[in-house]
Amino acid sequence: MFPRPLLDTRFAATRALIVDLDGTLVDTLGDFVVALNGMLDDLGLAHIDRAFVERTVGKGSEHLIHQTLLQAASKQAPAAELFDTALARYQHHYQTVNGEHSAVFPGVVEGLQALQARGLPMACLTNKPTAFAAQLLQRKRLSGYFRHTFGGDAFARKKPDPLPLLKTCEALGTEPGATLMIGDSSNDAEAARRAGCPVVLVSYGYNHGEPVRSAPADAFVDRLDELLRA
Ligand SMILES: O=C(O)COP(=O)(O)O
Ligand SMILES: [Mg+2]
Repeated sequence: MFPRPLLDTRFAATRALIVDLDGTLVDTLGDFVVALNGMLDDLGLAHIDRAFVERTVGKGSEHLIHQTLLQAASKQAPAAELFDTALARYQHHYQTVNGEHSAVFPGVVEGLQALQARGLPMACLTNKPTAFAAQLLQRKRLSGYFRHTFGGDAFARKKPDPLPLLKTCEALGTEPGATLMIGDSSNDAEAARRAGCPVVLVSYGYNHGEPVRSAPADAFVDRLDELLRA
C-alpha cells in the first residue's frame, strides 16, 4: 500500500488555507538585520546580529523594535520618544530593503502551486505590517497564490490571539475546522488552536529561540510541498 499525502489523510477536511509569511514562506532574517542595523546607525547605537533577530521576530514590528532598543541600551527601558524615532527610521529602512536580503524557502512555490491546482483558496496572515507583506509577496512573485493578505495591523489584535485567524476564516468563507493554518512558530500554533483551526508547522523557521517541535501543532513538515506528497 502506498502512503497518502497528509492533505488527503489527517487534513482531508481542508477547504482553505491560512499561511504565515516570515519563516514559513520567505527567509527574511537578512532584511530584518539590515533594516534594524540601519535604524541603529541612525540612532548611534550598536548593531544586532542574525541570531538576535531569529529569536525575536514573529511578534510584529513594535515588539522587535522594543527588544532591539532594550538590547542596544543594555536592558534599560527606552524612552517613549526614542521608540517613536526608532520605529520611523526602521520603517524607512525596511521599506527600502524589503525582499533584497530574503529568499523563498525550498518547496514553497511547488507547494503553493499544488494547493492552488486543487482549487483551495489561500490567505497570507502575518504579524508583519500589511503594506510590507504585500510588497514582499509581490517582489517574490508569490502574490498570485493568495486571495487575501492580512498583516499585524489589519485587526485589533495580533497572533497568538485567535482574532486574526477567525477574521481570515470569515474572509475566506470557511469554518475554522476546515481551514488549515501553516506556520513556523508557537505563535501560529497557539492562535490556530484557540481559533479552532488545525495547524501544521514547518520545521525550518523561527520559533522565538525554542525548538519548534515543542509548539502545539497537529503535524510538522520539512517543506511546504510535503503536505501533498506521499
Ligand atoms: O513579526 C513579524 O514582523 C512577522 O512575523 P510572521 O510573518 O511570522 O507573523
Ligand atoms: Mg512566522
